[in-house]
This record gives sequence, structure tokens and C-alpha cells, in this order.
Amino acid sequence: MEKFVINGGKPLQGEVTISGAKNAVVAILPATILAADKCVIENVPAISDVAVSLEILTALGAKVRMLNKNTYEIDTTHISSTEVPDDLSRQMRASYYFLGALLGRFGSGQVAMPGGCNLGPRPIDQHLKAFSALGAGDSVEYGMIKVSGSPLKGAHVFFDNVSVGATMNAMLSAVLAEGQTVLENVAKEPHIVDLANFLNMMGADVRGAGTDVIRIRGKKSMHGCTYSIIPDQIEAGSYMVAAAITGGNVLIKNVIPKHLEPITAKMELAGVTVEEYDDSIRVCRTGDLMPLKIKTMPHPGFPTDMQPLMTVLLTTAKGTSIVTEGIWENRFRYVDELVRMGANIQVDGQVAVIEGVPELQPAPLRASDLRAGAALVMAALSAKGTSEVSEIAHIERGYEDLVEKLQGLGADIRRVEKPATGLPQAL
Ligand SMILES: CC(=O)N[C@H]1[C@@H](OP(=O)(O)OP(=O)(O)OC[C@H]2O[C@@H](n3ccc(=O)[nH]c3=O)[C@H](O)[C@@H]2O)O[C@H](CO)[C@@H](O)[C@@H]1O
Ligand SMILES: C=C(OP(=O)(O)O)C(=O)O
Repeated sequence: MEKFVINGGKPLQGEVTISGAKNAVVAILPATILAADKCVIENVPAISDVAVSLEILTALGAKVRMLNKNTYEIDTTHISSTEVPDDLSRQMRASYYFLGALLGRFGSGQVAMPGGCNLGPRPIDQHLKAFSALGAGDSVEYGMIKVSGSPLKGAHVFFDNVSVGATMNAMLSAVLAEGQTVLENVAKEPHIVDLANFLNMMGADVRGAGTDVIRIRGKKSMHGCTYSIIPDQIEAGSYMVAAAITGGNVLIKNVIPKHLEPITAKMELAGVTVEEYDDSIRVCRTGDLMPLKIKTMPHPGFPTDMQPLMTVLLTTAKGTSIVTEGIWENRFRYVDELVRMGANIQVDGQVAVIEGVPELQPAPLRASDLRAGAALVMAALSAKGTSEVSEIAHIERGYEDLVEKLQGLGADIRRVEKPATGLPQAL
């Protein structure tokens, strides 16, 4: 059982380089299926969600070659199966993007039904609404969802609510459909635009990504290309919090400052200095942290994935902050861990009221999900003394080299394995 041991209380200083975006790559890897050709994908983050996605591609019959740590060649010419194995499918929510890509190319696809997870229920009715509009039927059998329909025909889809997953799955299934598809009330996250750019590089005709309406003209076929994944907005935001909470001064490199604006705006209101350059930002804090009101919303609103990290930052602000979770039902589970560190937080449904305390105390902590885990790491970095964060597999789903990157900023953090019998050992 691995965990992080963190000796906090030191201001972080130096430079950190941001990796490729998890929430883009988990859709772009399945999208390579549509090319029936070779794609080279660069700036792929070395995280466990990518490892699972590559295993799924291999299991379906694709040839995957690692060219270097962050570059893969994927040849999907000879895919022989449209059924994602249940055990792989269940390892990550994003396996549902294989449904759209397989449906788009082969007229049929099967993955494990996502069901509920540690953020609350994760419905896919809007994904199925788009598939159905294009002419595909769906059925659930023994925990697996199957969609099929061929040929798919372009359609007009008005989503009932803004969904990143449904927008991406609809794009994946529509690019090879006959005729025009219009998707309305779509999500506008940077990773939606990244997927559209990748699909267009493969020969698709997708317009309007990043606005409320996406128009797709179906193509008869697509082809391979070389594509580089955008930098991870949430990883960058996490290091912004790390710099701010420790009273540090950090240059965060390989970012798109525009993507960070919803986070930057709140940081500045909290009294943190953020300097923007072309592809990097500097974050530093010398004075007190000020309290904030935050509500998470679809892009360009404040991202839900930053909610646990911002809540941690506000635990030591001078006054009362209110954080409202607008996307997920169950994204405050980490609050109990923060309370064990001396934070003063009351949660009522989707709203957390945070009374700032002078400082957090070290404690043994347990990560309940990816961003909750990252947030606890940041909390531990700010607390003077030794904290431990366990269940770090959640964190490793989405952060490349977290320990090495934080060590590079002067943090005292180690990844250790706790043997069944006794004391922790360094890996
Ligand atoms: C809009 C938004 O902020 N989406 C976030 C969501 O994306 P993810 O793609 O996982 O989730 P969606 O964007 O699809 O879900 C947004 C909301 O729509 C609802 N829904 C979704 C699909 C569907 O078919 N029916 C339905 O009702 C969900 O219950 C949720 O309340 O979680 C990811 C992981 O935390 C974040 O990276 C995304 O930023
Ligand atoms: C919760 C997240 O990811 P996923 O939707 O893949 O679980 C996240 O990126 O914060």
C-alpha cells in the first residue's frame, strides 16, 4: 500500500513544467480509432488513466508503440474487436469515450456501464440521446452498455444539460456519420476544443468547438496525423494552489494562460499574485489569503475539478468563504480529512462554509478521489510537521510525477510503500 509522506511548512520556490491534459487525452486516445491509420500523439501525460486507455486500445487490436515517455504511435488499422473488456473499462470513467469512437467507425461498441462513482451518479443519458439521434440503439446487459446502428446519419441534438462527456461522445460518433450534425448546448471546456482540433487534423470537419453550438459535416473516412495534447489546466491550477498555500513563488511552465483565467481570477481576489507570460505564469503570495465565494460551473465558469484544491486554499484565509459545488452531488468527501487537520468547514448539501483558521495541523490523511487527493497533498504541504496521504492510486490517475515535480520546488515529499509487517520504506 503506497502513500505520500509529506513534511510541510516550506514555501515552494522554483519552476515546474505542466504535462498534457488528462481530460483531453482520455478522449483523444479513443478518437485514434476513427483514423483506421497511424497517429502519433505527443505530450501524453504519464498517468494511470493513460496506461488503461492504451491497454484498452491494445485489447481491441490496435498496435501501440511508445516512442518516448510522452509520445505514442497508435495504429488502429487492424482493430478486431468493438467490445472493451469489462475489467479495463471499469478502471476509469472515461472508458465511455470508446463507445462513441467504436460506434463512429464500426457502427457498434460496448463498454461497462459507468454507474455511480465517488463523485456521485455519473449518468450517460445525454450521450445516448446523441447516439440515438444519429440512429443508434442501446441496450444494457450484465453491466455492459452496447450501442449499435449503421449507417449513422447526421442529426440535430439539443442537450438537456451541459455535459463534457456527452459533447465529446457525440463528436466522436458524428464525424463519420452521413450528412450534417448540429450539437447545441454543448460544453466549451479547453479539452472539447482540443478533441475538435485533433479530429480536424484527422480529416474531420468540426466547427464551433468552444462555443455553444458545434457543427459537424460527416466525412467518408479519416486519416492518421501527429498531434500534441494541450497542457493540463487542472494540473496547472493545482501547482498554483501549491505555490499560494505555502506562501511560495513558482514559475509554472507549459500552460495556456487563457485556460487558467477562471482560476487566476479567483486567486487574485484571494490576494495571490499571478503574472501571465506567453506560455507560463508566475504565482506568488506574501500577504494574507482573503476569503472568497466560489461556485463551480461549466467552462468558462470555475472548474469543478479545482473545487477541492480551492477549498484547501481557503481554509487559512482571513474570514468566511463559501464554496458551492454546481456539478457533482458528492464532491466534499475530503472535508472530513481537512477538519482532522484543524480546518473549520461546515458542509450542507452542495455548499461548504469555510471559516479561515491561522494554520492547518499535520495528520494522516486518506484520498477519496483524484482531486480530493491532490488537495490533501497541498494541505499537507502547508501544515508544519509530517502528514501522510494514503490511497494515492487516485492521485496517480491524473498527475504525472507529482512527487518529483514537488521535490523540484523544494517540497519534502516521498512516496513510500508500507509493508504488511512494519515501518514505511522508501521506494
Ligand atoms: C460540465 C462540467 O463541469 N463537467 C465536468 C465533468 O465532466 P464529465 O464529462 O465527467 O461530466 P459531465 O460534464 O458529463 O457532467 C456534468 C453534469 O451533467 C450531468 N449529466 C452528464 C451526462 C449525462 O448524460 N447526463 C447528465 O445528467 C452530470 O450528472 C453532471 O451533473 O466532470 C469532470 C471530472 O470532474 C470535469 O473535468 C468536467 O469539467
Ligand atoms: C474526476 C476527474 O476525472 P474523472 O472524470 O476521469 O473521474 C477529474 O479529472 O477531476
